[in-house]
Amino acid sequence: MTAPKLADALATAQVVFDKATLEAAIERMAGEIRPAYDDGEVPLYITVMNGGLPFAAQLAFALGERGLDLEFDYLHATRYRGQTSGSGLAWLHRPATSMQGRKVLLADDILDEGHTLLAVRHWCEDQGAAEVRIAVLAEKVHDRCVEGICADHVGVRVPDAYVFGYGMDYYEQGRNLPAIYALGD
Ligand SMILES: O=P(O)(O)OC[C@H]1O[C@H](OP(=O)(O)OP(=O)(O)O)[C@H](O)[C@@H]1O
Ligand SMILES: Nc1nc2[nH]cnc2c(=O)[nH]1
Repeated sequence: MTAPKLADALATAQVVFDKATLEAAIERMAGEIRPAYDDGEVPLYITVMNGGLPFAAQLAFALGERGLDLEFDYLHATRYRGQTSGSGLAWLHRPATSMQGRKVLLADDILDEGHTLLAVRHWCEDQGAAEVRIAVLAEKVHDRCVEGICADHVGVRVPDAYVFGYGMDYYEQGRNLPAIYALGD
């Protein structure tokens, strides 16, 4: 099946957050996160691929500017698989670095219904992480979020629509758009 065209989606989509607003939100988040690691321990910084990549990179630089070193690794768990609604979670890659006794900082693009980050957090805890902190660029505002998950650090709150850009895909397109868009009707 051919994917719907990004250009068609952009023709009716709304910009919900522009680049400058998102960059400012990430700087603010770094300022909030930095004090959590004042003890000198280097956190294990886990990017949740694919969508988390641009946000995680920018947040990492903002934390580096504030004097925080990070050890990088990544995981890929996907529930949407290039579609606009989620199904069962598939693990495509698990981090190679041991989490035993480590402070883990997860960076992802969006917390929507929460299934992905709930499963990821449980997995990190099962691996022996001493602490798991979650940073997301966007949190979607609705009442369908699963119990027992919330982000410790949130950049922006997005409306209850399918959003794309800034890491988030529209049928695997548009991840490198430097703004967050909401799909039109
Ligand atoms: O809160 P949830 O409803 O579980 O959705 C959030 C997850 O969905 C997206 O990943 P996706 O499955 O699209 O994988 P991708 O990052 O590879 O696009 C996003 O990156 C989050 O990880
Ligand atoms: N691209 C994208 N991925 C998601 N994963 C969960 N919700 C969303 C969303 O609104 N957009």
